[in-house]
Amino acid sequence: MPLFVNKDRVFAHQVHLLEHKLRSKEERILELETENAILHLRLAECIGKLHQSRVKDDSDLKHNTQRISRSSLTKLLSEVQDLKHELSEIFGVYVTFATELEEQSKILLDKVSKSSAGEEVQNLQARVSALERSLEEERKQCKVERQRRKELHNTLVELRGNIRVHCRVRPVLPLDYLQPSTSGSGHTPVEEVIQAISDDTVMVNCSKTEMHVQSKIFEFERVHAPEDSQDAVFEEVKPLLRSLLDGYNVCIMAYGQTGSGKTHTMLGSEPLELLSETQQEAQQGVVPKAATELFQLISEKPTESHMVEVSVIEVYNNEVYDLLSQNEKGTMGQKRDVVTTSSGESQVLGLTYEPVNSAAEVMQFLKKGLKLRAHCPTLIHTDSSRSHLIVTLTVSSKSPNALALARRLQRAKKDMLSSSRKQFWSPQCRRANPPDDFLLSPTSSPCRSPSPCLSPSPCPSPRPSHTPDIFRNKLQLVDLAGSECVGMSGVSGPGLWEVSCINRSLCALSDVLGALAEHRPHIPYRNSKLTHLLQDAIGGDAKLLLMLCVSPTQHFITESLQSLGLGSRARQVQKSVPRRKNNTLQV
Ligand SMILES: Nc1ncnc2c1ncn2[C@@H]1O[C@H](COP(=O)(O)OP(=O)(O)OP(=O)(O)O)[C@@H](O)[C@H]1O
Repeated sequence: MPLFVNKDRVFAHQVHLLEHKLRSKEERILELETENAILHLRLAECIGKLHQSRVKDDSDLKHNTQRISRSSLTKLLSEVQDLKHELSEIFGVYVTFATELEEQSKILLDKVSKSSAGEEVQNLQARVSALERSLEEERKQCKVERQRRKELHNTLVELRGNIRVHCRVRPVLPLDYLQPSTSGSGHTPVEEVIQAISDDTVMVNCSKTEMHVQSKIFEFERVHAPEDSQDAVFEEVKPLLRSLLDGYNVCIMAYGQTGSGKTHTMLGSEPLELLSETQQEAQQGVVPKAATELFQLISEKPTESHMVEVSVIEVYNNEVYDLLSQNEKGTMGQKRDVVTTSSGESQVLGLTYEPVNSAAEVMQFLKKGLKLRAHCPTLIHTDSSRSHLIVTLTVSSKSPNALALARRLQRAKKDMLSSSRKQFWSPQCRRANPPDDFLLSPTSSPCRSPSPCLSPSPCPSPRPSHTPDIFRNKLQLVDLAGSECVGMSGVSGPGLWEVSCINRSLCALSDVLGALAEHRPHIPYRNSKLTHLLQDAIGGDAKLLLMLCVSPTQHFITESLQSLGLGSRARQVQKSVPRRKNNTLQV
């Protein structure tokens, strides 16, 4: 029992305590709630205040910004206004200034044109026009003087017995793009290094050679540029044709490296058949043009006063061949010998001389002869000539007295010669028996042929260059074979002998020119058939024109320099002064 009482007491105590605690907690909660309510009130009061202050700040800011912008805008506007104002002021000044300037310049111009200065200007203008006119006249005069200087130079050349040297630079051609390079692979790039810089000067750019000079200049009597036509080249040669009829021996010789344009210059280029007649004429070389000119000049002389014969020779492998001859079996192109006559002239024994009456006939015989000329394709030139070609037009002329005497003799001998006359102009007798009206005195001399002659003619005695009242002058037109370097032309086998003969004969020509230029006592004409054959032309009293042909490209520069050097040496030669053969000729 007491346990229960204690328990109740403890329990009641605890309840009491808990009730106490609860009351104190409830009081605390009440307290806190009151505090919370007060805080809420305060917060609401603060939020209200904050809101009020924010609204106020925003409107203040807005107001301020607007105020600032407005003021700066106003400022800017006023500045713009100021600037506009200044600008309009400046523009006004400018307009006034421009108007004033215009007015002033008008006034000045008026003044100038009316004043003496204007007269001076007019005078000056007149003087300028006068000077221009006189300059034009000076130019014309200069041209005339140049022409005169050229003529005087030619006369001097003639008086001193100089060899005339012309040079023709050929254009760059498709064949230049096919030249194999020295390294052996591919083709050499085409570079033009030789230029005709005036009508008498040629310049070689040597910068890529081992020479110490940058460029070399060569001067000749005439230099033809690549664009010069065949006609232009012939124009410069033409005066020599008149010399021929005036009684001089004339030789025109084309020299140059293989493929440099010698045959093109002397004969013209094939195929001419494809061209019109006028184009063909324009493309013709010196030989056909010279033949045409010769017959034109003869047509201006008394009829039957001149007779022309043509012969065609080639020097191949140092042997002379008569390309118009024919033996009993009909074989064309007989070998011939060259001799020196008692008068010191060189002659080909038994050479065929075909009489011709027109340029067309000359060309017919030439074509016949050319069929036999040696040609061979090489790496440099697909149609390379392997021989020297010499076309000779022999002009025989008579004085009117000789003509009359010949006619009387003709009548007297008529009966005696009636049987043999038929043979006079047969091919076999042509060489030994010229027409009877040309035989006024004994002309034959004993045969001096050093070796048996292969000609079918009865006596291959040398032809006299003239008999009393009959004069023979020769026009020799020479297309030399081209010098070549075997390595470049790619020639092998039998062709090597040809190249060797060509090069040796050209060396012999160079030696002869050198000996003549240095006035050596012995001139080695006999070192080759070519120089022996052309002895009269090179060293004798003939008028000789050397036509140098050169390729313009770097690939052939060594050969071109060699040709130009030979031309320069030839110009130094002072051979005997050209002599007229027919001083007494009156026709
Ligand atoms: N001035 C030129 N204008 C146009 N073509 C040219 C000229 N010169 C040369 N030719 C052409 O160049 C080529 C070689 O010329 P050509 O046959 O005359 O050379 P070449 O010197 O006679 O050679 P080779 O000594 O080997 O016979 C030809 O096809 C020719 O037609």
